[in-house]
Amino acid sequence: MKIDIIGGGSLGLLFAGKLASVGNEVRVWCRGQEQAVLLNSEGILINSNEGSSVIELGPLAVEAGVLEESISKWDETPSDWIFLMTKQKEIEKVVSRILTRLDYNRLVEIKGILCFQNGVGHIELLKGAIPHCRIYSAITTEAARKDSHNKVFHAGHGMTMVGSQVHKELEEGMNSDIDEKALLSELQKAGFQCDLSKEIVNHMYRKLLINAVINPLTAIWRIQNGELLVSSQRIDLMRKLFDEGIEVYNACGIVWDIDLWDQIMNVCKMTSSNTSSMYKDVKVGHSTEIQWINGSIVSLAESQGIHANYHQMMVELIEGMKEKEE
Ligand SMILES: NC(=O)C1=CN([C@@H]2O[C@H](COP(=O)(O)OP(=O)(O)OC[C@H]3O[C@@H](n4cnc5c(N)ncnc54)[C@H](OP(=O)(O)O)[C@@H]3O)[C@@H](O)[C@H]2O)C=CC1
Ligand SMILES: CC(C)(CO)C(=O)C(=O)O
Repeated sequence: MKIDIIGGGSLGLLFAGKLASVGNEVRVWCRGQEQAVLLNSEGILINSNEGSSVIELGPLAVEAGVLEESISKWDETPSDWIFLMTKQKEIEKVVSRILTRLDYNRLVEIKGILCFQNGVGHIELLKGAIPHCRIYSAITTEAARKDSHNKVFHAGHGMTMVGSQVHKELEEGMNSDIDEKALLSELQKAGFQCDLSKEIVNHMYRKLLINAVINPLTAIWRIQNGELLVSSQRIDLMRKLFDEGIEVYNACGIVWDIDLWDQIMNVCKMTSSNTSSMYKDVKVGHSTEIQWINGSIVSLAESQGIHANYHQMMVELIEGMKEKEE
């Protein structure tokens, strides 16, 4: 299977390396030339901990290039699947500068574009810009950390749910079951636990609230996920964010699991020694995905004429941590 991965970051390198290790033809499209050269010459190395020993997988051969130079190459040799693996902030640029400039007839013919982003907003953007393409969400709890241009640490095994996000009318004309199952089989061969879901939107909102409760607080208090549970003050604020989120979901008619609060507590326990992605971004001075996480809950609330003051406060506190305006 031919797979294009846009964004050679933590998740991009992990999926690229693992999928290449089971015989897929993987191309990684990077931002910088330096990373592309290194990936072409040295491949990808994946480290993970199994008990007390460190397992090293690789070097895993992939083809790599600079995204801005990908258009003519892609039009000559399109892939079966495109995995979109940049952060939310880059999606608009990737869509306007790359995806909308690829040969559209070929793009609608490919099996699909898989979006791995946390938060919401990107799917609507893609649907608007490339309306006839098969767009999928991949909601994953895999944990990866990029250590260098070609080294990635697989910090935790998780589950990846894949589901179609195309408009209902389009879906009827698309016979995509075989393609989806083939992709799932490659992901499973590569060692990823995954499944197809007809309710991917519910998974998306489930993960959204998990991230909206955990991520900003870990970044503001500069703590690991498990440390959220050490005091009743911390849990009380998490609960306020949760309850307000649920109020918004109810107002919008968004379906949520009755045990979602327990799931959030469990994520903190299962990932207790993890640094959340938002805390990681804050630590290294990168911009965060707060606008697409808590900011989305604020926008959903506004769409119903209600307020999500706690989530708004999280947005303001995290945005205020930036040392300079972008
Ligand atoms: N990491 C994880 O464990 C998980 C991540 N996610 C989600 O997956 C998404 C990606 O996260 P993650 O992999 O951690 O992020 P990273 O920041 O590690 O990776 C993003 C990559 O995209 C690259 N990139 C940015 N702009 C461009 C561009 N214009 N052209 C080509 N490449 C570009 C970056 O390049 P450069 O290095 O040059 O900046 C970087 O390598 C996020 O939305 C995150 O929420 C979801 C679950 C788990
Ligand atoms: C689930 C959680 C909070 C795990 O760290 C995550 O997805 C993130 O850090 O973005």
